[in-house]
Amino acid sequence: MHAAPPQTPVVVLAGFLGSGKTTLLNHLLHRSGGSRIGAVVNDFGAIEIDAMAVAGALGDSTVSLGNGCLCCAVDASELDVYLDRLTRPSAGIDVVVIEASGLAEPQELVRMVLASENPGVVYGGLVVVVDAAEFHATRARHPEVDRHLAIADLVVVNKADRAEDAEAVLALVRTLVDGAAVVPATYGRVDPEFLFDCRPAAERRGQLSFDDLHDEPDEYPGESGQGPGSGTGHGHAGHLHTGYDSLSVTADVPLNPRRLLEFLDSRPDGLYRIKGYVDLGPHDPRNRYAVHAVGRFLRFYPEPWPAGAPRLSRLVLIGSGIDTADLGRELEACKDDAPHADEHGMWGILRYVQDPDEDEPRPDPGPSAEADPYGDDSWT
Ligand SMILES: Nc1nc2c(ncn2[C@@H]2O[C@H](COP(=O)(O)OP(=O)(O)OP(=O)(O)O)[C@@H](O)[C@H]2O)c(=O)[nH]1
Repeated sequence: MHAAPPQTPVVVLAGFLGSGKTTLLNHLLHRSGGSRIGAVVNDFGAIEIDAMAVAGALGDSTVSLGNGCLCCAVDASELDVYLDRLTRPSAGIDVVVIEASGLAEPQELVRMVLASENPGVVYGGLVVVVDAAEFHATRARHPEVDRHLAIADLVVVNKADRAEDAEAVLALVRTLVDGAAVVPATYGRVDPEFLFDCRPAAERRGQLSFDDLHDEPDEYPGESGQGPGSGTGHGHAGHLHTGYDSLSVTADVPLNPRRLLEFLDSRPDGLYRIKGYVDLGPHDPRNRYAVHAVGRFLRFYPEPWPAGAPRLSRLVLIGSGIDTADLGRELEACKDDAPHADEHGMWGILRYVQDPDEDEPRPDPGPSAEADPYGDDSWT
């Protein structure tokens, strides 16, 4: 079994013209702590300004696509060139954000990222920004907004300050998404942790670090506070609270792969990210399995246990409106100290393991289409 290559999440940021994508991207650039963000923006109409604004914050990490609407003007191989450049280890970039033109069809971009042949690229989710103040009018003019919301992994309901009925818009958006986390925001201020691992510069590109989540220095004076996430017992000073909850779990008893997959397959709406690694005990004593879930996208990456590492499972779950106590209980029920592996117990898990020599995950022996939630041709 090959060790997982270091992978850089690639997030697609979409939303209608003026909804606040660039504002959100700039916010992320300034709030990402020691993490470096590589941005792909495209020049279309006012976008040159965007490119300059983003470039100013990024230095040389920005790649500007100068030929208009990203989804129709850029083919996958061209996007791959940019992704290769931004994800090579020497670039030192922790997350790539592709800001789609306000006119782009986001599912095409998502498909391009999922189809990337670069083993250093991992899909980081589709984030759709909506303008809460204009939501009803935008929907009336562009009914396709419903389609975009239906495939989003995270929806940022922006301009909450301008909307008269922000709560009603939030409630409506929640009826239009399919399992996505929905968070309100003003000036795109969402917690960057929602989108990627924020890590101190010295630890960039290292192993997933759970402690990073909770040990960040308070870099946001005046914006700290105890939000719903504090219900897990961790201090969250420094995070921007937009109603997210998180749960960290450590288990010294192996997890049963079937039960774990049942848990993951039925994960609740709003559970946006899961990261960490699990010990599957006798089902694969040599490897631990890194887990990466964003929205409905799920992958496992087997990697040999580091010499001397304690056999532990460690998971962090992040979402909006999730019941952390309930999730903790469900994960607890996945523990299994049976000494022997059950036959075919790993089948479900292996569906979500990407063979390093193949572009796509292994063929799905079961009925679930979860491995590629965007494979649904009804969007084309
Ligand atoms: N009042 C208010 N204005 C906002 C908010 N977020 C963004 N804006 C403003 O809305 C305008 C559009 O924001 P952008 O971030 O450029 O929007 P965009 O989605 O990148 O726009 P395009 O690139 O044209 O698609 C700017 O003038 C922002 O300052 C917000 O939460 N509240």
